[in-house]
Amino acid sequence: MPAQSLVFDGVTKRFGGTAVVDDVSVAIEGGSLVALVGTSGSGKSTLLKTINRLVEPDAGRVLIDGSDVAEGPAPLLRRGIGYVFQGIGLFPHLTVAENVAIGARIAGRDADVAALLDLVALPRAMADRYPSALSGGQQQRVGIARALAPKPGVLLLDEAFGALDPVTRDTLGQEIRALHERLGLTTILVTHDMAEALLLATRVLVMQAGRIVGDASPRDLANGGGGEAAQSLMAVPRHQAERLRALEHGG
Ligand SMILES: Nc1ncnc2c1ncn2[C@@H]1O[C@H](COP(=O)(O)OP(=O)(O)OP(=O)(O)O)[C@@H](O)[C@H]1O
Repeated sequence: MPAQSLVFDGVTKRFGGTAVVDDVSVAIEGGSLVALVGTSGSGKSTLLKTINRLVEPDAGRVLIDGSDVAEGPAPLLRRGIGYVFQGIGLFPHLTVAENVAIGARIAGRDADVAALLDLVALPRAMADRYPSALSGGQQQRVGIARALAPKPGVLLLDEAFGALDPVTRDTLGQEIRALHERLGLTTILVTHDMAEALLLATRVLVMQAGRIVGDASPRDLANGGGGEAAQSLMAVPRHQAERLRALEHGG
């Protein structure tokens, strides 16, 4: 099955009179790995949640493969959309295997837990452990396995690696990219971290005050493109790279 396209068509969401997402229109090709970046409060999570209807827009539509997500029951929609967020919310009284299979079980189906653990590089022997006996990175892998269990076409990651140490974060990021490619997903990744966006995504959208103010490839961004807001976010990774280079040269 070809990867699913995603369209935001004039999407607006207001909270208390403020447009937190303000008339966003953008088309995302199936198979893209899009990073949504921007300063805190710019509306990234709110926009992301209009895809799986955790947020219902006040105006506009979201289309997956041309179908309006507002049509039909939200639980059915969510079965086709993997969702991973920071502090993944595993059920503490369920084992790893039960956590991974919960979505499928609610839908009246079985999940191939062993295959899913393999997919996210967790030893099968962990299936019977409880979340409290796992590291943060391992818990996040369980969350990813759970999100992938219903074989979604779209994967949403909301600061999914936020609470992890940089090495685990980097490893999981690379693994998500590999899974994205292998499973033919359309993936949207919300992140504060411009370096992460540049290294993982095929396209970077920059949000500011509810609007998309930058839309560029990582290569364009690295070469100074994407507009002013994007370049101000580029300052951090650029500065870090310069300082590392200076260290290498004994500075
Ligand atoms: N349910 C809500 N009720 C009222 N205001 C909300 C609600 N959800 C979000 N907001 C406000 O909307 C704005 C955008 O929030 P959002 O979480 O989308 O931003 P963000 O870019 O993802 O931020 P961060 O990077 O800090 O997570 C913020 O000012 C937030 O306080």
